[in-house]
Amino acid sequence: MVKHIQRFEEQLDIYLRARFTLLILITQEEERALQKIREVCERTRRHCLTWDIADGFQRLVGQGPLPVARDPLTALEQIDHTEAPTSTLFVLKDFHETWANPQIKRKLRNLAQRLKFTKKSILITTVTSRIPEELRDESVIIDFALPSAEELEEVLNRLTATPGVKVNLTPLGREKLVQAAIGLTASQAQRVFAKAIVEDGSLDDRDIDLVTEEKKQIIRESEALEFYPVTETPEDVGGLGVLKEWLRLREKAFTQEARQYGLPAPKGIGLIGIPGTGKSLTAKMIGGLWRLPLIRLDIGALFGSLVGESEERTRRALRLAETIAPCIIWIDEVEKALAHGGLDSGTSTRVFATILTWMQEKTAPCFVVATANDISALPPELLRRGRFDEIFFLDLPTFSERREIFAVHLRKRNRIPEDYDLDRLAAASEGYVGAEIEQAIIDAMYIGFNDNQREFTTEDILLALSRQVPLSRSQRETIETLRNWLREGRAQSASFREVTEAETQFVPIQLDFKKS
Ligand SMILES: Nc1ncnc2c1ncn2[C@@H]1O[C@H](COP(=O)(O)OP(=O)(O)OP(=O)(O)O)[C@@H](O)[C@H]1O
Repeated sequence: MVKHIQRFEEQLDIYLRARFTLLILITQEEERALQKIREVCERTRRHCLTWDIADGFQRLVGQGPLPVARDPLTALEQIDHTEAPTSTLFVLKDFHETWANPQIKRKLRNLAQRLKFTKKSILITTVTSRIPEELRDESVIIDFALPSAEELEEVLNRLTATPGVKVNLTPLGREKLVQAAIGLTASQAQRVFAKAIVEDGSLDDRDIDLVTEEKKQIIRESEALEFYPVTETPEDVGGLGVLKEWLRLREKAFTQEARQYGLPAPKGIGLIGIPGTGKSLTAKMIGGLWRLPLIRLDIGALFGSLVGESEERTRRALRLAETIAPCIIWIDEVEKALAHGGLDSGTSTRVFATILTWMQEKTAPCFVVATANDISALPPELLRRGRFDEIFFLDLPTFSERREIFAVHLRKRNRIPEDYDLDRLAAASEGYVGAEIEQAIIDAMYIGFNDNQREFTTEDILLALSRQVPLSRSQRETIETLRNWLREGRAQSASFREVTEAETQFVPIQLDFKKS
């Protein structure tokens, strides 16, 4: 069982009082964790001994003789045999290095059982959540939360109290600087603050941007997260009128004014649809429209090969992304989480569950955009009302949408759309998605370019279209399944629909014109 905790100190005390004998603490911050453990033990009058492979047993809290053990098995035997009239916590550092050994694993399991009848407990600190399955049942796994704003403020206070450090921060600047550092470990925060001081000899309000930049750098280093430049605007997207209107209505949703008005921050949207209809483009456009940073979560990169590693990466990546809030978190191809090739379905299910839990529990104002192509792989839990504000379906573009998409891509290539016969192009491209329309324009440009670099024409685009087999033809069945799914009313159409006579050769659909 994995517990997210608010106050580590209270949780630790509760577990120890409830006689949990084997606790596993996942943390990158051993020093800070030990400091908290010491505080808890001192306050609750427990003894505490630490052990590591280099120094053997050391005393953290209390008095008395020290057992001697250099190797891990002897250390466990010593814990087993040491008399402990007072409650004693043994903290084993980096024990994950050794628990692959079957003898040690077995001994730990035996001890977890046996210590229940004593006043002794074991806490293992580890940087990874790769925990052997056999130990998962016997232990409580605790995720050591990153420092809170108050703890980061203490880091900042300690640093600014150092003689010789010039500080020129307004109270608001100080608060913002601490906020900007949320998501960093205590030592990362200390490094970033120190760097800000070293750069110009003092710490002032201008350093807030520097801290934010440093944090972005740390996020960039996380394999599964990627910052996207937000250059796309609604003008770069043809059609999808309903979706655009929905987004425009919420353009100011993340502002202070909206909070004061009493509006809740929007949670997110699901974008489901045919490949190439602009789901990714929409995610980028939201960033541009709302002027918020866009972070893409690559589900494929979350999967590690070892038990527990994937969930840990997922949790870490989402928590890190959240610290940039307000922001947009784009979970691309969310179905990949469940259908991760070659992996045991248990891992995929747990990764997916981690994402769902996070979506449910997140309190930071970050807007989730989840995109998916394959509805057959999506579990109903994801689509349950309440998870998203709305789920949009991106269908094959209508006549007027295709017209708009041609205009967008001609304009993008510095051509005047009115120079082309957009009606003919839209009529000829029925069943083509945005990506295919864009491709036809590129192909037409090649035709013109190779013919003495003459300007490409409507005829060239028509020729390029006729040479392409659109997905709606080559994968007719899959696409019809998707469209039927829409008919069942599970999602809202992203477009203002107009069902032309010609279009009815695809599955005719009864559409709901409801706008939010
Ligand atoms: N509605 C649209 N308006 C303008 N361009 C579009 C539109 N739809 C798609 N395109 C063009 O096609 C490209 C690919 O589309 P995009 O990646 O957004 O589709 P997608 O639905 O996310 O596809 P996939 O599911 O395959 O990732 C876009 O970068 C854009 O140039």
